[in-house]
Amino acid sequence: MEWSEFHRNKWKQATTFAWKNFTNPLVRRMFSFVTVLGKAALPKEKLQELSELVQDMKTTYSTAKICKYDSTQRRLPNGDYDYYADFDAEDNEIGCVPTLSLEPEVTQIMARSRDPEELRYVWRAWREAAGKPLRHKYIRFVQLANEAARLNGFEDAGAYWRSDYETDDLHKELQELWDVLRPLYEHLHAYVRKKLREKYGEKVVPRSGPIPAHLLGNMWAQTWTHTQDLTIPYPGRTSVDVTASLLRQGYMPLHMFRLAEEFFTSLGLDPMPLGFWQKSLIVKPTDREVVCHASAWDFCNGIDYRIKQCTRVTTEDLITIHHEMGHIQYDIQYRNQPFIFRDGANPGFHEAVGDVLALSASTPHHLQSIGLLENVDDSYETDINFLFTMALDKIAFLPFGYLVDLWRWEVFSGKTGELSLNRRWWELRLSLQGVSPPLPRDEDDFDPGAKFHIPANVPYIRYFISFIVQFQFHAELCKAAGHVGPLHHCDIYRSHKAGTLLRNVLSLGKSRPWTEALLILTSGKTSKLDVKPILEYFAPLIAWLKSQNRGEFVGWRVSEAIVQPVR
Ligand SMILES: CC(=O)N[C@@H](CC(=O)O)C(=O)NC[C@H](CC1(C(=O)N[C@@H](Cc2ccc(O)cc2)C(=O)O)CCCC1)C(=O)O
Ligand SMILES: [Zn+2]
Repeated sequence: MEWSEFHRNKWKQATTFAWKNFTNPLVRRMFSFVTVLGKAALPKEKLQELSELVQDMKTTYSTAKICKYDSTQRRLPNGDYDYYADFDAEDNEIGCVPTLSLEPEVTQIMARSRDPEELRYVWRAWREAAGKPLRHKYIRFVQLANEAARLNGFEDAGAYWRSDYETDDLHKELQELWDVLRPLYEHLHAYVRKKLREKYGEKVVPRSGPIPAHLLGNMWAQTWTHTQDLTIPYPGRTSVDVTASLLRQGYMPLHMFRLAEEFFTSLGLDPMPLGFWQKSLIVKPTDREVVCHASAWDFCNGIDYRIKQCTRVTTEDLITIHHEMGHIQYDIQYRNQPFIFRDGANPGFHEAVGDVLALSASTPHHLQSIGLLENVDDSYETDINFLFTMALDKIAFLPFGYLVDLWRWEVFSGKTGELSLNRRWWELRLSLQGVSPPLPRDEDDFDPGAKFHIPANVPYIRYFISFIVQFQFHAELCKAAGHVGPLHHCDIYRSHKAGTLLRNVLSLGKSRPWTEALLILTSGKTSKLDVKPILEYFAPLIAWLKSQNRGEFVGWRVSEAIVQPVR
């Protein structure tokens, strides 16, 4: 019998019970989950079509390649970049063989190149190869995803996704959080824009307009850590980029994984099981194409857990290893729960676990204690440098983490129709993130499709929530560890008290609403998402940025964009 047939029969059985009147809260909670069948509620042939569509889009994305940039071919007589040279009428690159993959080649160019023309070319070529081809498939996908959601009693796929958070108005709650955090983002944005303008000039980077998206060191401008050579407040002082140390000390990916594991066990949490080390894939294979986007896998048998990551020996990948291992640790902590409760209290919690430990592991003193940094001084400048690099990751990300699903929820609800998919994407990118495209975009383009989570159909609001809640976790674990002093100096390494508190929350899985898990985490203080800890963590940097930005235009005028997005 088809898995979905089996599922459907079980589902029908469960829905015959008047489970909403059951007195036992746990049993009622179990039924509330098991009666949601998800996409298996679709008729067989539509389920087949939906699965094939997502697989096709993931394959297109994961195998997309672009050509090397060659500056000689793309000039107008006046020397300006010729947007439209070298791409044929279907926007395929001409006169070259596409050989560069997103990881690691294209990611490295976006991180390292300081040539705006090369960056613009690579930014565009990636979207031609990975985004544009998905547009029609995505439109059909939305129809099927909405049909499946309606068969489960939701008005559309966005409502189905938001139901994971068990709250009436998730969007409103998140908007309130963003309204409080937005000024902090605008100050970071203003300072980074000034430093980029000093490097590239006013013709490339506007004084009071949005920042062109190709100059921020990342294909989606979602984290800005790779601009730090241009933006670090006090150059020459201690920087927490330990890539050079890792390479000099002969670190290989396996050592980096062992290092992360040791942080977890130092808290009294579980080591990775034997099978993890035998079955994980931690370096990009040379004999076949794999989906290099890092991922953590729970095989639901209490012993088989794996990470797939095309690991490079860099600081960024060391952080990612902590992130992925955080998923595995959570999977392990709730493995004794009934199957239906083996999930994060909400998806944002699952994304936060690894990042919480990385907040401690990234501190200059921790890196020095494990030999990856030396002569760390306690000067004000080093403190600001450290907070600034953390902000390039954690603060820069907030509007992007918010807008991806704002866009998707509107597409699912029909508020954004299929004739304005790209225009709406750029409206959100301009208004929330203050970034603009390096060349005009139109409705033939499909720029959201050039971001993994859209073709892969992985929800994204979980990351916005994680970046807030991980600082709540950090604050409470630091208190449990007996930390005194500024929150950004805290390192919970080796604290079994912190580890026990974390385990008490993680072992619940999804057996209790996440609001109750927060009450346990905060010893009864709060059951809501709270931006106070992230604001406390970055307080010294906020003061510093405000003093630096005196005289700067803080925020951005969309009208001042170097390139107006829709031609
Ligand atoms: C079977 C399965 O799918 N498992 C899930 C996990 C689970 O549900 O158990 C899973 O492995 N998802 C993959 C995804 C990978 C990454 C990602 O996509 N990150 C976001 C956002 C972000 C950005 C900066 C940052 O510091 C943290 C996050 C992006 O890169 O845009 C890439 C590197 C980091 C995390 C992940 O681990 O979340
Ligand atoms: Zn994750």
